[in-house]
Parts: sequence; C-alpha cells; structure tokens
Amino acid sequence: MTNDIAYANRDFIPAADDYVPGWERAAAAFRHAARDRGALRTRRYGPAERQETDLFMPQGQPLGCAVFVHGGYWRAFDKSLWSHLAAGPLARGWAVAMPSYTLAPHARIGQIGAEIADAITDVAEAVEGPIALCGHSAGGQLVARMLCDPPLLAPRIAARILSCVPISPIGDLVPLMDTAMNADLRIDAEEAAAQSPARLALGAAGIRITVWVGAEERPAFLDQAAGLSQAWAGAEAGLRIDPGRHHFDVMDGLENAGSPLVEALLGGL
Ligand SMILES: N[C@@H](CC(=O)c1ccccc1NC=O)C(=O)O
Repeated sequence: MTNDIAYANRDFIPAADDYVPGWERAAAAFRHAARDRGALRTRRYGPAERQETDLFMPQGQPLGCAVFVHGGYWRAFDKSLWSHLAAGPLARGWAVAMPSYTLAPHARIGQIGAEIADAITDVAEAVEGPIALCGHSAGGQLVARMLCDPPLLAPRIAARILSCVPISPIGDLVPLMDTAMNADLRIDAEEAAAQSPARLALGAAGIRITVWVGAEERPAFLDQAAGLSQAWAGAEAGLRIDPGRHHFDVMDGLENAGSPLVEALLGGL
C-alpha cells in the first residue's frame, strides 16, 4: 500500500536482522543479573496474559520511576527484549518499569493506551516520587498519548509525570492507515483522531518534553518527530536529531547513565 515503504525500517538498516538476536542476548543477561541480585520484581497490572511489568529497582531508595514502553508497531515483541535499556536510569538511582501489553490485532491502539495507563498507575503505587516516561516508535506514541486530552491517567498520577521523551514516535497515525499492517492495527479516522498525539491537545502543563529521533532514520520518522514537536511547540517540546542513529539503535543511549538521552529524560530531576 502507499505508505508501506515509507514506514519500513528493517529494509533500510544495514545488518538489520542482527538486532533482535542482539537485543535478546543483552536483555536476558541484564535481566538475569538483576534477578540474581534481587533487583527485579515482575508486577501484574491486569488479568490479560500480557498485562505484566518488569520493575527494576536501583540500590537504595529510588529517586523516582522511569517507564520505558517498547515498540514494534503495536504488534510485535514484549518487555523481555529491552531489559538492558534500564541500565542508564538504574545507575542514576531511578527504578525502571518496562510493561508488556496486548498486541494488535488482539487490541487496538486505543485499548493498548489504556493498558499502558494501567501499567503506569500500578508502578506509581509501587514507587514513590516523580515519573519519567519514554518509549520507542509505537511506544513513543503510547507515552506521548499519556500527556494528551482526553486523559487516560488519573490526575494524581498525571501530576507526578515530570518528563517525557518519545523516541522516534508515531505522533500521527493517519499515514499508517495506508499500510498493509493496518489490517492488524485497524486504525480508522476516528481512532487516528483520538490516539494521534500530534492531533491532540496536551493535557498537563510543565512536563519537560524532548522528541528524540535518529538522523539516519526513514524520512517519515524524521517528519513524524518534527511534526510532534511542532504540534506541542506551545509546551516547548524540544526536538533532538541524534547524529548517526537509525531506528534500531536510536534508543541505545538508555543503557548509559551519562548519555544525552538519559540526560534528556532525567537531567535535573
Ligand atoms: N518490521 C518493522 C520493525 C520495526 O519497525 C520496529 C522494530 C523494533 C522496534 C520498533 C519498530 N518500529 C516501530 O514500532 C520494520 O523493520 O519495518
């Protein structure tokens, strides 16, 4: 369909097929080490099979809770592929929550957003203090949607969100209506209007927002990132175009406590 190639990542990334096995290895090693030192708790936030969150705990009392929502066009992967990305915020003394969620076609994007809101509400009860949201690609749409009207989070939870970094987000769902994957996603005009962060008003004020994208990404992703930061210009949403990064390595900075990406998420908090 018209936009299939514009939103294909794998076909334009060198050695693209090496990334998933690499993530599997890194995530499993990190997760097992965290479990061995008693720093991993798995929490259930609802009755459906995938409604579970891995919560990685730092040494000592957490400064707050960072949440990472994974991507895969809302229809692939789960929390277990990304555990290593908790390393940066954890080393800075933050807890890190990584939820799984029901995938399309079993859930539509609006329902997945409601699941993420439930997951955030659950970890907000487990960890005191500020909340910092980040998510990659489809996960960028999901975390950005948490800031929009109509709200998905109760005011007492929303008030604790201090920062949000959508990484290579899909801010506007409309172009995805012209892709083959929409057979699974079932985005229609109504859902695109209700779930596209770039088409919604920001509900909360005072949240530090940085839209992050790799300079080597597909033009559609550079456009999506610029469009979201422009739509949210009133909130001074920053746009950071990370040199040399593409869709499969743009989030790697989360592994490093001192990276510009972790600084955008947690700096000063
Ligand atoms: N099959 C997709 C995969 C993809 O785009 C992707 C892979 C990992 C994490 C996020 C992704 N994209 C958006 O959610 C592609 O490579 O085009």
